[in-house]
Amino acid sequence: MIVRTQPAFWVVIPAAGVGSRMRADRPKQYLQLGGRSIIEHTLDCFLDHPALAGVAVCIASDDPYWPNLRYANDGRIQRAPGGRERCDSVLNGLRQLGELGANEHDWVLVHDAARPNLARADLDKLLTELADDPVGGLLAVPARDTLKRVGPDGRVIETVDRSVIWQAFTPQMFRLGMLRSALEAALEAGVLVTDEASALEWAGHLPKVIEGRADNLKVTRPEDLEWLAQRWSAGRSH
Ligand SMILES: Nc1ccn([C@@H]2O[C@H](COP(=O)(O)OP(=O)(O)OP(=O)(O)O)[C@@H](O)[C@H]2O)c(=O)n1
Ligand SMILES: C[C@](O)(CO)[C@H](O)COP(=O)(O)O
Repeated sequence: MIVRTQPAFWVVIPAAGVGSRMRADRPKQYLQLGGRSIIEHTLDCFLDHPALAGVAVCIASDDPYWPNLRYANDGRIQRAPGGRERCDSVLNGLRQLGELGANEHDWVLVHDAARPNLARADLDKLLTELADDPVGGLLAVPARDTLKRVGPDGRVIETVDRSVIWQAFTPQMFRLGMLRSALEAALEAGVLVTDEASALEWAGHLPKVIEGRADNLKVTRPEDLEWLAQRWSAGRSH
């Protein structure tokens, strides 16, 4: 059996959002889930991985919560400044990794702080399947529902062919230099990318999708946290 080794990797955790769609009393990454904050669960998805080189967490300058977490003093984690948009935060995180000794050819995984339910099997699948890829890629899930294109009047325009539609998740895994250059070029051109793969696509690359679990959900609205809390109350599934 061929055992494919996993490459050493760095992680950037964008965690500088305000969570407006959550309508909570604090940014959603600091809401409690099973007695700890969402961001702590998310960091736990990576911190015990043997191939982890280090983590940059992108934190808003006025964030009063991060300094009170025990991870704020963890030597494996460096704080990076949050930016106006998620892509700005990610770019700051990439630059911070450079401070930690990461080099242009190293793999970087960008993962939303708001995705605490990443399965170790999915993380290992991403690392293994993209280890020798010339571009990199992302965890994604094929569309499972019928999809409609809808007009401004709320009326269906058409049903979209879902056989070629995937939902992009995170982590998204790219070489540090390639990702930073692509993000800088896209932002310079005024292209507001909502994920890392979009920047690589804009630069003319073709990222690869790696199918992952659909429950690697991004906590975005109140019902997302309700669902996860209910799921985890019976003990975390993976
Ligand atoms: N300027 C920003 C905006 C978002 N994020 C992070 O990017 C991830 C995904 O973004 P999203 O789900 O949109 O989070 P928010 O922007 O906080 O949510 P909302 O759009 O509802 O305000 C989150 O972990 C968020 O903290 C970030 O680091 N910097
Ligand atoms: C990166 C992402 O989670 C992939 O689906 C998504 O694009 C984040 O978008 P958001 O609007 O910042 O939540």
